Amino acid sequence: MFGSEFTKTALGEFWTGTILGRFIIGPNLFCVVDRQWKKQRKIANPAFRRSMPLPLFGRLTQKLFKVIDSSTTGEDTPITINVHPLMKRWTLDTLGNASFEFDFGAIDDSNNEWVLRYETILHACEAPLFALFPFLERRFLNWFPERKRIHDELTLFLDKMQEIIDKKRNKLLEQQKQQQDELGQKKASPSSSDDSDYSNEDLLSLMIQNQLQETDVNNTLTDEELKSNLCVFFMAGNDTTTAALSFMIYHLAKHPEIQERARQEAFRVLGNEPTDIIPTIQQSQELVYITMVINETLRITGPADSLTPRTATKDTELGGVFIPKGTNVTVSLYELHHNPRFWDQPDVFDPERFASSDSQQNNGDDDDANNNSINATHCSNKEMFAPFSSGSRVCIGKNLSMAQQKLFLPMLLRKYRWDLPEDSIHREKVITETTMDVVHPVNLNINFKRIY
Ligand code: HEM
Repeated sequence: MFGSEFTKTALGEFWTGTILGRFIIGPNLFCVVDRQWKKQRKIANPAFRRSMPLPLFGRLTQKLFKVIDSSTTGEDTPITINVHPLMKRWTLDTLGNASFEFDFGAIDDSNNEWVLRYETILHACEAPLFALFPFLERRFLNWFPERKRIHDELTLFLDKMQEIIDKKRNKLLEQQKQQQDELGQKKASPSSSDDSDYSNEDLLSLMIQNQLQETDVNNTLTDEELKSNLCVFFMAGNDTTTAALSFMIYHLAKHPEIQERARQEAFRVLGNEPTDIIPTIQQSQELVYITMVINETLRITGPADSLTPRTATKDTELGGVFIPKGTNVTVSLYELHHNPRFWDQPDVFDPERFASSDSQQNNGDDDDANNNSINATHCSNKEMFAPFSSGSRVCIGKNLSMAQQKLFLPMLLRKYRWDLPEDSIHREKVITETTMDVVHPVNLNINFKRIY
C-alpha cells in the first residue's frame, strides 16, 4: 500500500517494561521492520497459507449454538443476544485452538480464569495514565498495586505460552526421532513439511517445525519471538474478526432481504436438513453471495479504519503534497472505502458491488492482496478495497479470518433468522467505539429465532 519511500515506524523502546510492551510491542511481525520483519514473515507465511482447520471451527460453532439454544424455551421463542461479546467468545476459542492448540474455554464459560486474564491484560494496554506516562510503570510500579497485579497476570500468561512451546517442541522432536528411527535416514523431515498436510496443525507447531528443520539460527525464531508473535496474533486477530462478524450480523439484521438471499445460498450449497452442517473447503468456495456480503461488510464497517503510521525515508511528494523526510503519515482505510469518487453511494450496504464475472474464483483464500474483484460499474479502482491493507505488509491473518467468517456465516444462516429489536439504538446507523485501534459495535442486541 505504501511505496519504498515510506517505511513502517519501528515501535519499541518507548514501551519497554510496560504491559503494552511486554504483551504487544515486542519482537513480532507487527512491530519489527527491515531484515527482522523479512525473516519473521518468511517463517510465518507457510503456517498461515496452510488449508484452514474448518472442522475445528465448525465444532466450536456447534458448541456456540448449544449455548445459545440452552437459553431459549423453544423454536418459536426469540432470544435477544448482545452479539459482540458472544462473537468474542467464539473467536477467542477458534484462535486459541488454531494458534497454539490452547482452548480458552470461552464459549462454555466467558468468566473462566484464562478468559478473564486475557481480557484484563488487553484492557490494561489501553489505560490512559500509563499510555501517556509509561515511565510510571517502568520505574514506580510498586506505587500502583493494581498495575503490579496485572503485570503478574501477564507473567502467568507468558509462562503458560512458554510451557506450551516447550511441550510442543519436545513432542515434535520425539516425532522427528521416531521418524528417523523408522526410516533409518540421517535427516528425516518432520511429520508435515508439505503445505497440504497442514490443516490439522496449529500455527505454533508449524513455526516450531520450521525451527527444527532450519540449520542457520539466523533464520529461526527465538522463543521470545515465538511468544511475542502468538500475543500479536491474538491482539490482531481476535478483536478484528469479532468485530467483522458482529457487523455482518448487524447489516443482515438491517437488510432482511439480503439475509434471506444469503440463507438461500447456504441452503443450496449445504442442504436444508435441520442439522448443523460444517462447510468443506470446496463448499465454502461455492458461497459466492455470502463472500460478497462479507466483503461489503469489511468495506462499509471495516474493523481496521486506518493503518499504523509510516515514516517518510526521504523528501517526497504524495498526491501533490510535499512530505519532508521523517514525517509520519498514515492511510485512512475508512476514507478509502467511503470515497464517492470510487464508490457509488458509499454509505449504502450493497453486496452487489462485489459481484463480478469471475466471482466464482473470488473465494478469499489466495494470497493476492486484492483478490476481491469489484464490479467496475460500482467502483472505479479495485485497489480501493483493502480492509486487510495490501502489498508486502498485508495482513498475514487475512485467509484465516476469511475462512472463519465464511464458515460461521452460512452455519448461522441455516440455524437462525435474526432482526434488530424495536428499541435498538442501532436502528438509524450502527453505533461504534474503538478499542485498541479496532472499531466494533457497542451493545448490539439482536433477536435470534431458531430455524431448527
Ligand atoms: C477481519 C479481520 C482482520 C482485519 C480487518 C485485519 C486488518 C489488518 C490490517 C489493516 C493490517 C495492516 C496494519 C498496518 O500495516 O498498519 C493487518 C496486519 C496484520 N494482521 Fe490483521 N486483520 C484481521 C485479522 C487478523 C488475524 C486473524 C490475524 C492473526 C491471527 C492477524 C494478524 C496480523 C498481523 C500479524 C499483521 C502484521 C503483518 C505484517 O506487518 O507483516 N490479522 N491486519
